[in-house]
Amino acid sequence: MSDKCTDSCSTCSENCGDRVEKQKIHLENPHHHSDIKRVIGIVSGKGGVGKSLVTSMMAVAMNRRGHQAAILDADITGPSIPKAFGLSGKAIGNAHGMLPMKSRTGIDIMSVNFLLDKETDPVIWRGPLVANVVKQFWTDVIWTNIDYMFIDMPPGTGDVSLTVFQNIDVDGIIIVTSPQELVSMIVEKAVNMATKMKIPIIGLIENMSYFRCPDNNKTYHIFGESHIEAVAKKHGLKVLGRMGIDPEIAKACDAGNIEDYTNDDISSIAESLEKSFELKGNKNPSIIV
Ligand SMILES: Nc1ncnc2c1ncn2[C@@H]1O[C@H](COP(=O)(O)OP(=O)(O)OP(=O)(O)O)[C@@H](O)[C@H]1O
Repeated sequence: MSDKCTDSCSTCSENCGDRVEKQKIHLENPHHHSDIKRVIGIVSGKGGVGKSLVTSMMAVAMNRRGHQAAILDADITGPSIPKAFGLSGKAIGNAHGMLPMKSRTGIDIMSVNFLLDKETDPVIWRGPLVANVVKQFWTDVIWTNIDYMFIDMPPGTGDVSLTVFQNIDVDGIIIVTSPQELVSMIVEKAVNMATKMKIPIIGLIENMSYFRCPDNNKTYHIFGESHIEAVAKKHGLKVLGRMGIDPEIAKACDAGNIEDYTNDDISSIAESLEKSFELKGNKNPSIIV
């Protein structure tokens, strides 16, 4: 809870994890045949901290828990989600709109890779065009009966992030960090952005937090000791969980088998996320972190 809590979310401008009422801005409607209950943006301060991996694993974990999960891949210039799920080829549509691809276990996924002639084609587009494609993934794609949609945001706070937060009804964001980052500054930037965009922060996930050596079962903090708890406390945020470095993850992603991978870290993060939402009908669930 924020130090400045007034116990009245409707008049408070803070975006702490205890916000129970969303602050509304102008939003685009999703496709009229879509039904999306919760939308979660996965953000990071910089590239390479494992944001796409966390997005994929969260979707897999929520799907395993019996929720229909979806991924909107807004990381247009560096889309790695299709590869992790072993998906390629072109997205198809029907008379009403475009359809997401189904993964092996039934996760709905839309990515720019499904629109390119070859998945190795580079996306050399200016910011506004990229942002528009992301907007169309929301307005023109038919997302059916989605319980949890995860948006893999591009790193940082550029055009695309702005478009997502201005146009899509995001229920909250999860910030992915790694120990070697300037965590305090990165989290502060993300908190400031979320405050400006009036979007609640569900919590923080620290990726690459530790490495457990399979030879001696000892834990090593390869990127240094974690400061995530102190940073979270400073901003009144919740730490949803930590994920260790596991070479099996990279192997599973490279082989397109992310759906076969699981570990205790991600299961407990998924449980935490599930508890963070109190379902109040289809839209506007309260976040009760
Ligand atoms: N906990 C982990 N253990 C092992 N490998 C990991 C872990 N987290 C991420 N990786 C690997 O690190 C690489 C970068 O991860 P990922 O693509 O998810 O980062 P990202 O933050 O989304 O990057 P970008 O924002 O540039 O797209 C990938 O090869 C991924 O498999």
